[in-house]
Amino acid sequence: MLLGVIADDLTGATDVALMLAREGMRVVQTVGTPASAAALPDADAVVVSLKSRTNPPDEAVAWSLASCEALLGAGARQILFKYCSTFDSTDRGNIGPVAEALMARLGAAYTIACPAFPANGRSVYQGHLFVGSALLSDSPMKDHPLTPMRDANLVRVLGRQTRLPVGLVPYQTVAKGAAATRAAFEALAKDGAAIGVADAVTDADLRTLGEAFDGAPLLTGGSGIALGLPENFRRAGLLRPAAAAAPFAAPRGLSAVLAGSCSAATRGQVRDAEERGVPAFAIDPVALAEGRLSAADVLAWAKPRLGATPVLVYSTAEPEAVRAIQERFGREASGAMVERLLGEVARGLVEAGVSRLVVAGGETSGAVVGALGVTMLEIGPEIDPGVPWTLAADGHRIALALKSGNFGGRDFFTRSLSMLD
Ligand SMILES: Nc1ncnc2c1ncn2[C@@H]1O[C@H](COP(=O)(O)OP(=O)(O)OP(=O)(O)O)[C@@H](O)[C@H]1O
Ligand SMILES: O=C(O)[C@@H](O)C(=O)CO
Repeated sequence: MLLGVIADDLTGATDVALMLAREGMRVVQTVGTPASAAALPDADAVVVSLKSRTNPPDEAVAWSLASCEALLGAGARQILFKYCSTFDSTDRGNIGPVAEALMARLGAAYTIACPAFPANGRSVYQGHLFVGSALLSDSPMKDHPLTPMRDANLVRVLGRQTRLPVGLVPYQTVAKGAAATRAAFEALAKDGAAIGVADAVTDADLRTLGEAFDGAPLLTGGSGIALGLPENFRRAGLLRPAAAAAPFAAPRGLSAVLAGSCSAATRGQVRDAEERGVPAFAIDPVALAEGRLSAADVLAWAKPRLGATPVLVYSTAEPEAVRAIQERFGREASGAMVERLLGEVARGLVEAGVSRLVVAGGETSGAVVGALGVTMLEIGPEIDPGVPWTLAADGHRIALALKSGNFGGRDFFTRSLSMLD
């Protein structure tokens, strides 16, 4: 293995796995903290997907360190900590604490923090994160149910999460190329700043950053920061030419869509599927909390409708509705309650013959994949930037499209499924 990746959520893991596969690496994604190095498959890159983004920082650190140990044990020469392109985190973490712990374990004098992902509209300029043309703090991320992002200045945001000094490697330096960029990180480290937030606006900038970190023990960032890494290994003669990809063979069977993301893109995708006549069930979190709604009720609605078209089950709601639920039942408790339900519904649907499943939302995907007991994924064709089809690679007969909340075109649900026909 050349590269070991630790991702803080499942759809983020799939996103970075797709990035590496597109750049010519043989990639396998595993689910959960690996028991040991022996539990990891043979590949150029292994992406370990955790569900650690919103957990208590101690837990996120422990899982990330255990994953790092397994990846190093399996031969990884470099570690990438992958988090969200919108830097989803709270003042407690978990980006800062995990980066800090991995730096200590790997003896890294400095590392990079860069969530830029231009193909999905995320860019970093003068340390400020933009979503499209809006600052992060003016984007729909300000209303995220679990990690509302209300400050776009990443030096400041990260500074609140770590005891390590945080500096900036600005665009003007990155534009000068990999050598100047590496020198800027070294200079920052000499001045005491251990983590450098790096500007990147285009894929070319990300490739420069990747080259600047050739041979470095640790990088942190969104999937974009992985763009230039395969080339480092290729240049060193370490990357075998990729074999022609086998055709993606999704198992025949019924299809369904489960949406637990309340992000702006998912809200549009739910509306689009409804407008196209996809039978849809809206979960009422109040009924769920009061015991008037269970997975059995949802399955009783869904099973007779499974057939030529998919069914859609969603808890997706507008920000005001989400806020009202959270005020009543608590932010974490409402999230956990909805995730548990969608996990149970997924299990019931698969038992009823669903073998093609689209899931919207990182936490939701973690809950669904956990409930299904899927432990390993093979990366298939790209549906939209950052979202591939995947196949369970552990004996389960299921194809999964695990979509980050804010990714994908408006017709994502129906288009992704029709790609398989
Ligand atoms: N109607 C609702 N009211 C309150 N919470 C909800 C509701 N619907 C979903 N949730 C919770 O909101 C959270 C959404 O997080 P999730 O990671 O699945 O989506 P996302 O953040 O949009 O996607 P990503 O992490 O990929 O960007 C989950 O914990 C989910 O259970
Ligand atoms: O980086 C992103 O935006 C996604 O891969 C993600 O992590 C969303 O949960």
